[in-house]
Amino acid sequence: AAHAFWETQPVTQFSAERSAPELPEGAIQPPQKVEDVRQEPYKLPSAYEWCTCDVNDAQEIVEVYTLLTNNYVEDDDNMFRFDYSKEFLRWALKLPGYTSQWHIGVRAKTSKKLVAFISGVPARIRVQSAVVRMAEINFLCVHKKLRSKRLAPVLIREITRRVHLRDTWQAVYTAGVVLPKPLATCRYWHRSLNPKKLIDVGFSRLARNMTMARTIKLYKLPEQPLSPGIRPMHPADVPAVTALVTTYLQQFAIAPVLSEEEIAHLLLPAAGVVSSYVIGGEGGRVSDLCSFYTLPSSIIGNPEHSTLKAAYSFYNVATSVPLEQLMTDALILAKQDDFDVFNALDIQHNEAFLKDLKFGPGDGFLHYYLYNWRLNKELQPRQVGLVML
Ligand SMILES: COc1cccc(CC(=N)NC(=O)c2cccnc2OC2CCNCC2)c1
Repeated sequence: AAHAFWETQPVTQFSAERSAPELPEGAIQPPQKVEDVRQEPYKLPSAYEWCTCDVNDAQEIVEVYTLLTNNYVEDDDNMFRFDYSKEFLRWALKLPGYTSQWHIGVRAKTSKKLVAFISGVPARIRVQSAVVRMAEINFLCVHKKLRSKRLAPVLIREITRRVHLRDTWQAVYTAGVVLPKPLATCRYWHRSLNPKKLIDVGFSRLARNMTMARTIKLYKLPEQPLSPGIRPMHPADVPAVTALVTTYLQQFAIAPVLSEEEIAHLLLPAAGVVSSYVIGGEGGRVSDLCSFYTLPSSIIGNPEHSTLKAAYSFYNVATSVPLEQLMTDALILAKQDDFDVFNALDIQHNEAFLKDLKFGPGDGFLHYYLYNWRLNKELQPRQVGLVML
């Protein structure tokens, strides 16, 4: 039944031969006229109703937080579940140009309980040489008690309809599952910062030939960053950081096109949400940037520890120091901020430092997908410049 849904969507099908040159790259379906887009919401099972979640409303953001923290993505062994904070969700959903029409909830008609959610935010994404206005789709979540009611396809059709109503015909999304048809398949890697806790909670295992003392020593980091002058990014850095990131992202086959406003929103430090550090160059220029976002995970059923504090590599540009040194500073700064682990995908230039900085491979993959855009060749992870939250 799952394939039946994706076989009806404008995505590259598994059956399609990528090598077939006759299919042109680009939009799979031409855009419709906005006035021809279906006006009425898709039909839900009779006990449920659509709602729009107002992320500025203190109560509604709590409802979205509660749904996700109890029902969103878990690791393959169901030991950890993402625990996006309320502040993080507000930040991720209120990107410049956002609309609450793309923050879609499903409520039980009687109890009014939020039982499902899906979101989109506007983004300009360059795919090779084409800059395409897209929706970044994220946080698709159906309450555990309502799984296999085929709600997810209805949520996907509904957000597609609402994205079409705003004259937007492409989307980008990631998933840990294989769907038709990955644009890129990335591996995730973890760098221990607090190895004792990671082993206590079962995230990591003590190597057979290592003691705990030896393991703690192995992952020990300097107290202070190595790069002279590295400091938190602040508002006056936004123009220079925008220039640095824009130049850096040119080299990737898929990357966001970010305005100063978007750079400010995405990268200016926000406690418990995003951390960014810069090294200043001459005349107010910025020569280097490292950044990571805060995404804790609930530790399912562990009495001693309830939360794994994880940092996720975001955008990192090294032009005046070696990338390994910059990322070592990111690890040092994350450790100073009491993170337990630093996570990264093998995208951007990350392969160059993962092994040397003692990252270990994770047990799963993160697949990138485009909606209504065909590329004849799957991308290598190093060709991906876009980081999804
Ligand atoms: C450690 O707690 C976890 C809780 C839930 C799932 C996973 C494994 C996993 N699926 N990890 C990732 O997807 C991942 C690993 C490294 C970097 N970014 C990632 O995903 C990001 C980007 C996609 N949206 C989720 C966060 C781990």
